[in-house]
Amino acid sequence: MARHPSLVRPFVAGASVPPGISHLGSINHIAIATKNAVAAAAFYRDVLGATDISPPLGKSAVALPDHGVSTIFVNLGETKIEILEPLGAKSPIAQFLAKNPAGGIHHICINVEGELDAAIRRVVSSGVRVLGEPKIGAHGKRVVFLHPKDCGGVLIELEEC
Ligand SMILES: CC[C@@H](C(=O)O)C(=O)SCCNC(=O)CCNC(=O)[C@H](O)C(C)(C)COP(=O)(O)OP(=O)(O)OC[C@H]1O[C@@H](n2cnc3c(N)ncnc32)[C@H](O)[C@@H]1OP(=O)(O)O
Ligand SMILES: [Co+2]
Repeated sequence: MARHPSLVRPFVAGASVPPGISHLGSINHIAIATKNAVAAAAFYRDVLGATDISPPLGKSAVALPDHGVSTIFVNLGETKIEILEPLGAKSPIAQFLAKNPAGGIHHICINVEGELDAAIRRVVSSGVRVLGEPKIGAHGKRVVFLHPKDCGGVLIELEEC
């Protein structure tokens, strides 16, 4: 399948490139992978001054077995930081943490305003690999992941608004 030109040669400012996903919305969350979600959330509250943490510190991270992770959200107005801790033997973040034992930024999630399936068809037609079928994500909405090797080294999650 033909790859989008921006995937096979460097982006040149001003050059004519086909448009991206036209109905892409705002950033939904930036996800951080860590071995200890509660400790990471405490850092955002105690050191950086975050006030809206869900679930609040003192409660456990929310287990999402379908995704192989547990989550705590640091809510920052319209956007969120999603703190991810591995859950289960086959967690998709296990390998990332093996390579980055101190943790790090794992993915960005962008809202799709409109049909997720249309967005999927569009990125697939550009040669981007979609990682599995859409699933219900942490906010009860459909989400899907795009391969980081096809997205400039960034793991991208799309969330249907
Ligand atoms: C909480 C629910 C939901 C939500 O609603 O918000 C979530 O966010 S769930 C979050 C966790 N789920 C996922 O990440 C699902 C999608 N991920 C995957 O399918 C895999 O993790 C992966 C992206 C295909 C990576 O596979 P993996 O087996 O873990 O690692 P590899 O070593 O095979 O990776 C291949 C290649 O890609 C590079 N890589 C891996 N992860 C990332 C990343 N997060 N960001 C950038 N690059 C990444 C990795 O370094 C390898 O590159 P090379 O070493 O050059 O081969
Ligand atoms: Co996410």
